[in-house]
Amino acid sequence: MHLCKMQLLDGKKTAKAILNTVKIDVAQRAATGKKIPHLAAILVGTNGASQTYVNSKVKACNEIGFISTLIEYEEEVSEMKLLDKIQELNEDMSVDGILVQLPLPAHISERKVIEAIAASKDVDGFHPENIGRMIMGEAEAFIPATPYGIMLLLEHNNIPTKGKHAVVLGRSNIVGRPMSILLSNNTNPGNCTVTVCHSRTQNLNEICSQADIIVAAIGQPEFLKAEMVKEGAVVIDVGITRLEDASKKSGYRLVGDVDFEQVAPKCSFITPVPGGVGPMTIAALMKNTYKSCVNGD
Ligand SMILES: NC(=O)C1=CN([C@@H]2O[C@H](COP(=O)(O)OP(=O)(O)OC[C@H]3O[C@@H](n4cnc5c(N)ncnc54)[C@H](OP(=O)(O)O)[C@@H]3O)[C@@H](O)[C@H]2O)C=CC1
Ligand SMILES: Nc1nc(=O)c2c([nH]1)NC[C@@H]1CN(c3ccc(C(=O)N[C@@H](CCC(=O)O)C(=O)O)cc3)C=[N+]21
Repeated sequence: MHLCKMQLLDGKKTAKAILNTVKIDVAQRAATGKKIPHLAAILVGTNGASQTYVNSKVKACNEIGFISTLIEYEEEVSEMKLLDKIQELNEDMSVDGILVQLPLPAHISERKVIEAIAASKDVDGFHPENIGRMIMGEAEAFIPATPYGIMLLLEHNNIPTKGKHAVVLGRSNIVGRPMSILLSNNTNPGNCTVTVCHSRTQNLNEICSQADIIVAAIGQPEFLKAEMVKEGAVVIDVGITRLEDASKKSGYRLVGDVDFEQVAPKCSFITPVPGGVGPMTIAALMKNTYKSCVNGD
């Protein structure tokens, strides 16, 4: 049997290249006296992973010359207080993008919070208006950062997608579902024939093994095994689970939804965890914030 040469899809490197072009555009705007993009991020509580992600977003802002505001609340903050803050940021002309880090504590309605954000500042692309525009393929839509980042990764690495069978594992509103829509759109990347799988899917192994492209976004560490993957497939690993590991300084290691060691030798392309989809998510968020700023010119 012919074993293909596996290539790593380096999200860290691709994200850097994308952020660099945004940085140049921002400097250009600054030099011509135009407004500089401003992202406001809201973090509720002290969830370790959420703190890490929000910090990386703020760091990315600083690196490319965006203004960032981080607003932190204790776990017990009332829904009303959060909604009032969002209203204030909606009305603040200096703010281009508003992001509320999910998940939120159980006493706060994620739906109410997402719908309170002005669609024109919803750089996460979670507002129903943006989801609707994305489904209709409208260019004005803010596309959710993780699936958008994956599309950018495919584009920048010239991965052929037209006519391919893509299998998306997971149907969440923030990853799986928008991913399946984008891959099926009449765009490049896109034009895939898409199968969406979830926890009730039957014959999942068989469906996966027919895929040219697999996007795994289920949050089950090392779920995708070698026998589920066709020789030469493209595998995108979205999953991030923190597993305790006393040998690490941080006390944990990050594990994706793909059994990388087993699966990688069969792939034409595969993303690592970390250094794959995560950095692309941040790059996509920065692109959305830049776009929102330009929309205000
Ligand atoms: N790298 C990045 O930038 C990001 C990474 N993530 C990571 O991606 C993963 C998924 O995130 P998210 O979409 O928010 O997760 P959710 O928990 O919201 O959704 C998980 C989805 O996977 C499905 N699922 C769960 N178990 C199985 C299974 N055994 N077989 C088939 N389907 C299954 C669920 O099915 P059902 O609908 O039936 O319950 C659901 O649709 C997580 O590990 C998360 O940390 C998330 C966002 C960004
Ligand atoms: N409103 C909202 N918007 C989001 O975009 C959002 C969210 N809520 N909630 C949680 C998920 C998760 N997410 C990640 C972002 C970056 C990395 C990332 O940079 N990961 C690094 C490793 C980071 C680490 O060390 O943990 C990597 O994969 O290389 C991961 C995950 C955004 N999300």
